[in-house]
Amino acid sequence: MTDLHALLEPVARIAADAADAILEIYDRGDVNVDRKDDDSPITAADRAAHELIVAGLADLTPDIPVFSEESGGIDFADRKDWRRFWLVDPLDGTKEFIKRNGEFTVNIALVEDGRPVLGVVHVPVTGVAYLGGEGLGAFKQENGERVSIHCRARHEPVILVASRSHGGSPRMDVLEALIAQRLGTVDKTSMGSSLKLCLVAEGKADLYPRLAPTSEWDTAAAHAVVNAAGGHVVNTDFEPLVYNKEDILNPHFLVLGQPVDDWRFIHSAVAE
Ligand SMILES: Nc1ncnc2c1ncn2[C@@H]1O[C@H](COP(=O)(O)O)[C@@H](OP(=O)(O)O)[C@H]1O
Ligand SMILES: [Mg+2]
Repeated sequence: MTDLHALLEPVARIAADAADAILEIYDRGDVNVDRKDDDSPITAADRAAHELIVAGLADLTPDIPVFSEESGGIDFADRKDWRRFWLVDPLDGTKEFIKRNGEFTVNIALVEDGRPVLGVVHVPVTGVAYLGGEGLGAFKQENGERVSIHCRARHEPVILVASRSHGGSPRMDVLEALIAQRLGTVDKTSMGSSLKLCLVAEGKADLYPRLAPTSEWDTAAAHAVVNAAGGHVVNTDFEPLVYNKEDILNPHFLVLGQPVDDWRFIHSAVAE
């Protein structure tokens, strides 16, 4: 069994080092943007963070493979038998990085048997980090202080969090109306990157419906934090998201701050 407790601090350190490298580039105003094969943006900051994280994890756990968004893709044939691996998004929210609104994150997850069992999400601009793991609990670190975080019990208004840059759709309006009808007032907030999942983990939002594409590395680390905080990340059939699929894209998903059964009533609005 992996000693998750022993890994948490060194992984948090690696994420913080990558965040420092990103900030150095951010503060220089160096946002030369290249385009990847899929036309998504990549900057020197993505690349610098990727290099640091891959080197740090290889040093920490030489036997555990690393799959990063910036690894350039790894064939399913080469990774399908991995029981454990690090799944990394060195800079999630590249669009927010380019827009300079601070809502971007460094994401490192350990996946075991398809489940994210440990995660660190670090926010370079604020220095805040969200950490969590199976059997460890979930924590927010801010100004050198670490506190336990938990999803909140539901109360009015219901707080819905949505992407700042992707995913607005008529279906979201239907979903919102359904929730309002059943549960009362709905407040909406927008946020870039994996921070949306962290808002649910720390009890500042109840639901993050993602009815638009993401990849496994966008969610794995924050998914581990949400689980450790008592929440759930499920597909639109209310089953947990799984990792290391042949198709690295996630299905549409829901991040729930309360028991899965409390949210089944939204099925008709979110089903694909
Ligand atoms: N068409 C698409 N296919 C796959 N992933 C997409 C996508 N459009 C957006 N994303 C993912 O959504 C992430 C940003 O989400 P959000 O808008 O909620 O902040 C991006 O992360 P990166 O910034 O790491 O590329 C990207 O991975
Ligand atoms: Mg991403």
